[in-house]
Amino acid sequence: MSIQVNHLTKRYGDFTALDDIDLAIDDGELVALLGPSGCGKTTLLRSIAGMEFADSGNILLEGRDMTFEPIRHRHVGFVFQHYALFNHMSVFENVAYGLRVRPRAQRPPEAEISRRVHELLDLVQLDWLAKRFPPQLSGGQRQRIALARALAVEPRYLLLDEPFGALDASVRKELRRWLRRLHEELHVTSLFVTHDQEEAMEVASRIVVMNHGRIEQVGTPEAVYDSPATPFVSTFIGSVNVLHGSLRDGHFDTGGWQLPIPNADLNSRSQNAFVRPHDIEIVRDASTPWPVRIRHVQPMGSSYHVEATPVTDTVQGPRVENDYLTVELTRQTFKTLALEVGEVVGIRVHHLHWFHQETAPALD
Ligand SMILES: Nc1ncnc2c1ncn2[C@@H]1O[C@H](COP(=O)(O)OP(=O)(O)OP(=O)(O)O)[C@@H](O)[C@H]1O
Repeated sequence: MSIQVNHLTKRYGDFTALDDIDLAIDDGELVALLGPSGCGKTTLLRSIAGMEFADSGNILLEGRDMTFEPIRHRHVGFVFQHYALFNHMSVFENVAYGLRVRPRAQRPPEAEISRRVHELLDLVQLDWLAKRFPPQLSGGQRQRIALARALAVEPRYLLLDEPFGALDASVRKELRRWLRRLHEELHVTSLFVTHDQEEAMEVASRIVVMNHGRIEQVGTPEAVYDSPATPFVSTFIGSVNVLHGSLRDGHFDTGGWQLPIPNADLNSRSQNAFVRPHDIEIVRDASTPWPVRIRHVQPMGSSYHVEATPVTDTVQGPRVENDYLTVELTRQTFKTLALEVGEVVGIRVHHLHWFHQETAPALD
């Protein structure tokens, strides 16, 4: 069941929460809405659900214009960050709720309700908790019940607003994998809001990156990471080093350092280049064109993060944001290099990307 959003704009007074949003989601996709706090993710989700109404633009569900249809006509299941289970009802009754409140003519018989609730509780692997009450469950269990409850009415669209936001890190990780597997089984078109890029990368088949009420990029996790469309996406998804300088004769020139850029035949005005920490190699050769001094080493478990300050005899020196580069090394490489804080080594930059200043929005 597809979702199509066309030119959707939503204002609160003179504040624009959604600014001309265009988005198409295919039948059976699992898509993440990702962005910083206040960028409009929840407003977009609630607009699709029919809990908010936009000022202009329209929303098509399965090709039908539903822009002004109430929530009950949209066949959506909704899961909120804060469980929203009924504490005075058992788990069984919570899941059965959506079926019981249907008009009499559409309400399944009791035996059918019971069968369906147990099937859903099996699906979320919590049938053994059917008789308990929500306060007797862990946060992770409550969210799985909330999901079973949303699925009970067989929604065509599943909308999840930070479903794991209130849970601790290890439970979140487990539930992410679980949500992905569940989706592989059910294929309900699903849209979930998160401000956690790792969560979006791990769960979603496509990510919608939002900022200031606008969509900055829509793409697979790989595409938004490897080919960010804007400076904002570069810095928001994964970590990145920002270098200030300009493109000149196939090089990126940043105050004394000329970093080669393959296939760059453009000369351009002053701008930024972005380098991922794992796209920098450290070599034990301080005579490379780009010497750096190791200033801090942070063990991260499977990798090491090394902070290195450019060493230069030019007046200005390389213009690196924060005055240091972060380099990510595998544990093995770090051990082989045996780096010491304070020593001078060389770097090689294997990949960088940049944006034409004329078209790229400013960095926040
Ligand atoms: N009812 C409202 N009245 C006025 N402003 C609102 C209202 N609802 C949302 N906003 C504003 O619209 C902007 C977008 O809100 P929204 O909840 O969609 O952001 P979000 O990206 O989901 O943020 P978060 O991750 O913090 O939940 C925010 O600046 C918010 O303050």
